[in-house]
Amino acid sequence: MHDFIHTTHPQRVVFGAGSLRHLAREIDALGAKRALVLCTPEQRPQAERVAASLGAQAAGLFDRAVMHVPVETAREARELARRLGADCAVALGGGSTTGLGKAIALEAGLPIVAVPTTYAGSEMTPIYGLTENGLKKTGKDPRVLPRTVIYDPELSRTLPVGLSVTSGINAIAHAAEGLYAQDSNPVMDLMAEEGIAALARALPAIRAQPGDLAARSDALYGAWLCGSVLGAVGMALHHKLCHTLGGSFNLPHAEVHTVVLPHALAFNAPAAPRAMARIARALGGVSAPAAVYALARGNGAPVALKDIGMRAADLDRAADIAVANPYWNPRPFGPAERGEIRALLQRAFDGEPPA
Ligand SMILES: NC(=O)C1=CN([C@@H]2O[C@H](COP(=O)(O)OP(=O)(O)OC[C@H]3O[C@@H](n4cnc5c(N)ncnc54)[C@H](O)[C@@H]3O)[C@@H](O)[C@H]2O)C=CC1
Ligand SMILES: O=C(O)/C=C\C(=O)CC(=O)O
Repeated sequence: MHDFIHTTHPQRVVFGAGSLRHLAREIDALGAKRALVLCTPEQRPQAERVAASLGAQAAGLFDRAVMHVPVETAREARELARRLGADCAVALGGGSTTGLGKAIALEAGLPIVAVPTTYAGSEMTPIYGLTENGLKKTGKDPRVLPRTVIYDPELSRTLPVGLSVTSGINAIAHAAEGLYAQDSNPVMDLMAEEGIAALARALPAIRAQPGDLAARSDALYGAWLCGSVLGAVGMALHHKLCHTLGGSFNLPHAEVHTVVLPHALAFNAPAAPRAMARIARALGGVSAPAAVYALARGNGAPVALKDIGMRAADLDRAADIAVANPYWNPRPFGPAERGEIRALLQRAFDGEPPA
């Protein structure tokens, strides 16, 4: 019997190869006149082309987006937007750049047009993250939700294969946890399963041919679906572990999601059999944890925390942090389960198949 509450976010999504050409029209549609274009240092050339294409609609460019949005960077970008008289921000890039746009929106109220170039999904969520004095805080606020999202698969063709695979599995993680979320609902479940299936098809095709536009389009479509799930329902053990490892030990975001997901699913499998069956079906496998592990391994992604910068000496502290303030999870984890969480982290550290 169905029994749920679903809130739809007010957002406009423009999807299609070449859809970046609609950027000026979309800025106009927001009633904005001057956009500050945001990017990482690495994506500056791409962002310069975008700013040039906007002509007088571009107020300027800020190219210092970095992972986890340091408050100082957010402050500088906000100040530049004010000085330049910008009345909207265009975030061209992955979750780091979208996150910077969100930090500007949170304080200055500038509407964001997000142009995602990875599969992280931040553009579809009202979730923001900010780092101050080495401590990352996350929160939810409807003001940070990008007003318009332009998904142009042409732009993701330059995303290196390694990051394409791990970022795609970051997206799969949102959908997988969405399927066993406490506040899940039938529509989000459909989107989650479809999103996982699209990414499972696309990632091997991208690995074989990084410039394959149809595969890039499929992956971005999957990212949109999985990001929508992340924005609508609560996340659980897997995201808690990744926030701990990324936030406190500075491990790279997409890689950490890729390594941890099979193990978090194995921990939750006994408590969420229906979700596991849907994840496995979407991945074309029999067991959800094993199918995620095979997807990562088979496409050259890391499967061990020790290979992405984790130190063995920090595993105990990571387990302590993860269980101290747990998220809701279908199989509860807290101080009483500390030993099992520590064992899970050890397997992930060593790169063993999920238990
Ligand atoms: N608030 C939310 O809902 C979410 C937030 N995030 C946050 O996003 C951050 C991670 O975002 P990611 O997208 O994984 O990485 P990212 O945005 O840091 O990008 C990783 C690297 O790839 C480069 N890159 C991105 N797209 C490219 C392309 N098409 N071609 C060539 N290079 C490209 C970037 O310039 C950067 O150097 C984390 O801080 C995470 O916490 C992630 C998911 C959801
Ligand atoms: O872990 C994720 O992929 C999802 C959410 C976040 O990263 C939130 C944030 O820390 O910005």
